[in-house]
Amino acid sequence: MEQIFRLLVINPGSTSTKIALYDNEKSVFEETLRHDLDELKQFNKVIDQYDFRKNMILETLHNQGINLTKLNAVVGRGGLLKPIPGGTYLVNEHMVKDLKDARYGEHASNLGAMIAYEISKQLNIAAYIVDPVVVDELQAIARISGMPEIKRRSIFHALNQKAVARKVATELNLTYESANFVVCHMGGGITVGAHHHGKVIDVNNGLDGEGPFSPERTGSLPVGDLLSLGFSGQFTQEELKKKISGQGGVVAYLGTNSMVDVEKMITNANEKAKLVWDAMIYQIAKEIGASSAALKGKVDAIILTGGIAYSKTFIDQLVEYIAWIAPVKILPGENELQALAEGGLRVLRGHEQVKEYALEEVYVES
Ligand SMILES: Nc1ncnc2c1ncn2[C@@H]1O[C@H](COP(=O)(O)OP(=O)(O)O)[C@@H](O)[C@H]1O
Ligand SMILES: CCCC(=O)OP(=O)(O)O
Repeated sequence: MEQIFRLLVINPGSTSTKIALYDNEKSVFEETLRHDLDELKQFNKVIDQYDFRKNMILETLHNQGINLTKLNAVVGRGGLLKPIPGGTYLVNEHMVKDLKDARYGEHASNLGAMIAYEISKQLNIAAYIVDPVVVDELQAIARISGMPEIKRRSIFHALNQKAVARKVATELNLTYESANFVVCHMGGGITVGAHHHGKVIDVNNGLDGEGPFSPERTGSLPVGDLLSLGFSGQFTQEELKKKISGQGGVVAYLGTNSMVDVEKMITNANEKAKLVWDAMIYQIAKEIGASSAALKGKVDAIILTGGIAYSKTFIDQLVEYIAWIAPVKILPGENELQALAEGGLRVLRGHEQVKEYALEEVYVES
């Protein structure tokens, strides 16, 4: 008889915490806990949200009568770690330390591994992360920023981008490893990846001011003006960072990070909302064009995914700009919970070797 592995899956995003319970590949319970701006405003740093999000998860599971002692593993979404290859990683003290210290930056996904680790320790089982946001497969030329002191970094929705790309490859009778895709994930952050033969050879850094603006991030900015603002004395570095990631983009213009709300504002003839909506679509289209060029125009499909892809109006407008490049596939939402569960299962079944995370060595230049 087939062994049933029961997994708790935890996916903290910038605007939500998604949780699920899996019996092997089957989701037996799923819940999206949405966090609006006011709710998160009380927390200065992402790490400060730890207890708030963990308690919400435990309370939800408790209310559902879910018995945690039956779990075989907990799988969390991986956050900002050192750049690493894709795969399933065991959560260990080194990883938790890097996340706790926010050594590589702050993002809600940092909490995935940490919460998974705490729950798993109490149950004496393993915690894993799968394809964290720092999966790095950039080609050498994509790392060059134009300023030797600054290297471009790969920070994106790796988990969902790879999951949807594999799905579309199968649908097109291709393999992920032989196909070329432009994948555009539109969530709290927006990332557009150039997938070449199974590797994401270029992608905008979804956290640090690259690419299109998003519900809560500025994306690329005119750098001279940003410098002037930085030295104007109006903002501390911390405040400016928040204006770029967390309080930038749509929320800065319209006071909401919800594109559902923005769509309602437009229905109510709000002209500013319409301008911001149109501008966001325009910037995304330009980024898709750039990724298509990175693939030398050889694009098997453009894949639009993430929460915003649920909006037909948004998608119809975006497709008008990009339909000439390649066939467009719409996969609204994300497959992240399923992808996390599958990554955990591959390891539990011994189909994949679990990877160990080690602290980055510190090189001292002589
Ligand atoms: N039906 C919809 N129409 C338009 N926007 C939507 C819809 N559903 C979700 N969104 C928007 O998608 C964004 C969140 O996407 P999601 O992928 O869930 O985010 P994250 O994982 O980054 O927290 C929010 O701006 C939300 O308002
Ligand atoms: C850090 C890149 C991934 C990302 O932006 O996730 P969210 O959209 O969930 O914030």
